Amino acid sequence: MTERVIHARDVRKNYGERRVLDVAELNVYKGEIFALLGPNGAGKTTFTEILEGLRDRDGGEVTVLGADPATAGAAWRTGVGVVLQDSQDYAQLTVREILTHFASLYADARDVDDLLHAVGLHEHHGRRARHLSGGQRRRLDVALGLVGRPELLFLDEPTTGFDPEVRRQFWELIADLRAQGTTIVLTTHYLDEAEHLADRVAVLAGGRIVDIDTPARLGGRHLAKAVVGWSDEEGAHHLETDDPTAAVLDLAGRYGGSVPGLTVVRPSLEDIYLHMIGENA
Ligand SMILES: Nc1ncnc2c1ncn2[C@@H]1O[C@H](COP(=O)(O)OP(=O)(O)OP(=O)(O)O)[C@@H](O)[C@H]1O
Repeated sequence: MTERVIHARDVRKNYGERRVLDVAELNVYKGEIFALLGPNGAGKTTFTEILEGLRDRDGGEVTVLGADPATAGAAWRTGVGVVLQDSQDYAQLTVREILTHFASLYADARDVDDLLHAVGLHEHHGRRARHLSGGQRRRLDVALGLVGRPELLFLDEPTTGFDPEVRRQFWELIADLRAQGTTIVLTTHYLDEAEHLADRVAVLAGGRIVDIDTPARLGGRHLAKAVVGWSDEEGAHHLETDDPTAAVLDLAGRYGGSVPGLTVVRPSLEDIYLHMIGENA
């Protein structure tokens, strides 16, 4: 059976009278990329910070890498890499100096040059952090999350502010880490990022988990009807159907071959997600 890296049950958090988190159950297994989705204020940061041992909870059970993050010690912490939304301030140091410093804190740190290449900062290794662009700085944050070879890596909105090319490179980096056996928990507002990277996603709304599934099946997406579209001299036509193949064959017969302007569309992850959080608003 696959090893469970994270187990959370009945996890609750209140601020004053207000309950902002109430997670019935969530498990993350070794080697998977798990994405946490949800609108602003849904509780993603609160939940991940509880899992990271950075925030207290008001109730429930949490086990991460075999220990309770609320009481786990320094040895446990070396197994967990954390990349927060706001990076730390080390502006005066160069990229290499920062990585070398953090590498010295771990017994089995990643090689600094390997790391510079992995995050695409090797050409900027001598640059001071304050002179990096937003995307470069984010990559430095990710490198810092990886330096101690964590078994489990938390990434909070890692690609915010990345240009499309850098984002693609970053996705490759994350896929490589997974291939090396790292378990990754990713918070993101980009549905395409979740679809591209995640083995499973959880949708959080109002502090509760609405659904957990693969991107292809989330919210019954695989069962949703397809829309077949085409256009002829009378205009555009759309047909909702459970069996788009039959519909297309029928149309091909009707038009005597190719169907003009044919499209077959199933709901995107974004369509499904917006529908789910709309229902749970
Ligand atoms: N320290 C705090 N004191 C009081 N309320 C808080 C505190 N931290 C978070 N909250 C509230 O808890 C709720 C969940 O916040 P959280 O930051 O976990 O959401 P999120 O899903 O990470 O949002 P975002 O996508 O905007 O980062 C919000 O309503 C927020 O206002």
